[in-house]
Amino acid sequence: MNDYPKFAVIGGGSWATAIVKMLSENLSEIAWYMRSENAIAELKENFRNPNYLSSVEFDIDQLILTNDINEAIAYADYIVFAVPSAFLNSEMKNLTVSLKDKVVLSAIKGIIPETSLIVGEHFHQVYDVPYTNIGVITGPCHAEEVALERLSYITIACSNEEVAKVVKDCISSHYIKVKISDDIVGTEYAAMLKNIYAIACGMAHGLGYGDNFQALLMSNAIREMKKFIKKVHKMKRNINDSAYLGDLLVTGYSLFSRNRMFGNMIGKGYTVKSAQMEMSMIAEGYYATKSAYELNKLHGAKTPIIDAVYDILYEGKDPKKTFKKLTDKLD
Ligand SMILES: NC(=O)C1=CN([C@@H]2O[C@H](COP(=O)(O)OP(=O)(O)OC[C@H]3O[C@@H](n4cnc5c(N)ncnc54)[C@H](O)[C@@H]3O)[C@@H](O)[C@H]2O)C=CC1
Ligand SMILES: O=C(CO)COP(=O)(O)O
Repeated sequence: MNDYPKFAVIGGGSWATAIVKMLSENLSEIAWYMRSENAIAELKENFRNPNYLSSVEFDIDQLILTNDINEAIAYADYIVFAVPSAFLNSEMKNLTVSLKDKVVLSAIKGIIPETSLIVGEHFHQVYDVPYTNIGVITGPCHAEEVALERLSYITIACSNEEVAKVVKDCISSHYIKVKISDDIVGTEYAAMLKNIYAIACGMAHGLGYGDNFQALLMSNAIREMKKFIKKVHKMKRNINDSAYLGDLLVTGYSLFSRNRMFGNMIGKGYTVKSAQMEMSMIAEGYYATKSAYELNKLHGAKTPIIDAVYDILYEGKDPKKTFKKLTDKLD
């Protein structure tokens, strides 16, 4: 596929690795930036990312591997950011290349903790990227299942349909189907919020609540998500689409979910610190909980689930008692 634009993927974790795999089904060359020189050396030698999704074997001739973010960004027209939101600023501190004329695609399901901006807004405000050049890669899709080539549906949200179509062509394959959406803001908020609800699901499981309660929690979560997103960005959207409800369900139910895993540990009695230390991966919902809670002070949506998770994670409240109170607020 030589006519396709040049892509760079920024990040060395599970999702970045999965996205490079998806792109490598169609493109002959992809630039891949990751922090770790060690991981790059191992990739060159063993054709696998040693730290994440190491079952995936890459054709090294397709990859331009670099730990210089400027080299990756200067090479590409389309840049996919797939680092956890909490580390985006530190990863960008060495950036000297302009992003203004690039297409910036956020595969990050989070919110920038320092500013409480969703990632698209962040790139627009801080790096002057026009909204027509910003896209979101989202939908119910765990990196681990991409590695196994299990059929997955991804949504590309972008105000520029031409850009969305290009991305669609570059990542579609026998195991990846792609939908296009114009709800660039709503899909980003949904991806951030569902992580908080998945933490709540994990907590409920860890506390001993069963499948019946989990279904009730999910049902309340999607209604809560709908109210929250309507406050921040009102437009016609179907909250049952896979980028909203689908992503909430996979994250709340899947054993691959980092957020659910994190919540489960808290429900079982781990402290926040010890649960974080136990995981080699990042639960975005931890950061999202604080930002969503603060943001909602401005918007005033009724969000009992977010409030309960906030109380447990940031106010040191007892999970058992907090969930007991929450059960009286759900229906
Ligand atoms: N893993 C998945 O299935 C999916 C993840 N995402 C999103 O992709 C983004 C990246 O998450 P994952 O790849 O899952 O992460 P991960 O949990 O697999 O890996 C952690 C990543 O954080 C980096 N990291 C850790 N400490 C750091 C530090 N101090 N400074 C800079 N980087 C540091 C690691 O190098 C690694 O790249 C998140 O926003 C996540 O919500 C979105 C869809 C699916
Ligand atoms: O967004 C995801 C699946 O769609 C990944 O969720 P976790 O970060 O909880 O694993």
